[in-house]
Amino acid sequence: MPSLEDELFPSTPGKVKIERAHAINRQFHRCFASTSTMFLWALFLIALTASYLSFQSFMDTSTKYFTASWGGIQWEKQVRTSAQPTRRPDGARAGGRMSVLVTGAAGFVGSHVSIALKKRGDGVVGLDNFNNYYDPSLKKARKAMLNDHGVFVVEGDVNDARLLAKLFDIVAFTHVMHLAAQAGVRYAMENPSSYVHSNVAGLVTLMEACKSANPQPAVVWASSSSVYGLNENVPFSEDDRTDQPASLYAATKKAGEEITHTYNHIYGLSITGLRFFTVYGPWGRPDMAYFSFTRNILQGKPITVYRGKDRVDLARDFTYIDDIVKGCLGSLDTAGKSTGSGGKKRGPAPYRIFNLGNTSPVTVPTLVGILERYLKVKAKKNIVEMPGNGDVPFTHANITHAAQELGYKPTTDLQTGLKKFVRWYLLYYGYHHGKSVN
Ligand SMILES: O=C(O)[C@H]1O[C@H](OP(=O)(O)OP(=O)(O)OC[C@H]2O[C@@H](n3ccc(=O)[nH]c3=O)[C@H](O)[C@@H]2O)[C@H](O)[C@@H](O)[C@@H]1O
Repeated sequence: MPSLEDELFPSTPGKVKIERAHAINRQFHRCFASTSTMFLWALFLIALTASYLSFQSFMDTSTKYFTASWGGIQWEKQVRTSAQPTRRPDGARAGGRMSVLVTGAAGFVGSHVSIALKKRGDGVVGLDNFNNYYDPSLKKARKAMLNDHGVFVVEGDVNDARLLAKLFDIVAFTHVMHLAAQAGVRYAMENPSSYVHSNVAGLVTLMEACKSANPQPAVVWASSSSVYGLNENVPFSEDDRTDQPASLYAATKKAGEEITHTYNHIYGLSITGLRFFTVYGPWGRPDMAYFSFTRNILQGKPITVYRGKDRVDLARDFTYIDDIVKGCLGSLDTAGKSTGSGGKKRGPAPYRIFNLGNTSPVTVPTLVGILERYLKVKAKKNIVEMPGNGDVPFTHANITHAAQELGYKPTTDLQTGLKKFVRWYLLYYGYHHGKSVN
């Protein structure tokens, strides 16, 4: 029996080498066996994960395909029919017949412009993403109204290049009225990326689609009075500085003016930018002051009235929707053709910018006074100093250029316009809308 010593110090050193070699060999095999098992398991797991992921993506794609709100023979037929001008040739105006793609068609300005175009016989296809920046049910109600007027609204986003290409494939749009945007001056502090997404990225995607379309459409789009920012020349003229925006919203609209300029310069797109001045009226935007004041006054809730430095009242060149619609139609009628084809410029194309305002600013407290009179309710006012939220103290449009070139002539003062708005509001929501009834 080998002693402990023998075991530790064997007399034949070679023997131990062999034995050790065998042991190492066995261990190696065991180890190799377990590594290869592990390897096989790992392979199996990778394969399992990969097939799960591809199944997931297949499901995603098919779900997208089957639930996509656009596409299909019936859908294409609706687009074509809606785009068809209905005016008889003898009723055609100088500008000829139009097929207009209106983006933001379920929005405030978009719905009014679409209906006005359709009423006079132009073909209109609407596009809207129905986002929830404000109550989407109001947008759905506008869509129903558009439908009643024969305007089909495609549910989709201007960032969807495939959808845009499809639309231009189906219809040779003569014009694009681009009104889809992230609006609102103060909301830009809460959700800055939504402004970049819609007003910059979305605009570029749309411009790409327009420049590639054959024929290229003429583009009229909504810029904003906010581009004047800290400008102090009164009234604001298109020739004034616009490089001092006071909000990110204004900055994205100014960026839009520069972006559209490059598409005009490189690709020959006919571009008209419209600087809207605080547009209001029936079917308006619930986020705007005249609308939210009306709601709060009726509900007995307080309203916040901002005041400028040295207790100076803020003022806006409030512009009634019907006047804005006339300015939009005048812009489409006088747009002039894009000159490019196949993505190449063939000659210079028009690049225009117009103020569309009312030329008579009214202070915010005066606006509140008019609403109180029509609603027959006294407002509970919290007057606070204007916070540094992107607001500007006043706006005032010089509309000489628009008058000369578009025949633009606003005819509705704030009193008249608000009367129409309040009448609509009460019809739509009722006098007791949102009031708690005890
Ligand atoms: O002209 C424009 O380009 C812009 O007009 C409006 O922006 P804004 O003039 O700020 O319109 P409102 O939000 O309705 O505000 C009107 C006035 O009421 C004031 N206000 C607003 C909200 C509030 O709670 N209290 C208040 O005193 C604002 O400071 C402002 O002086 C629109 O919201 C923008 O989308 C548009 O681009």
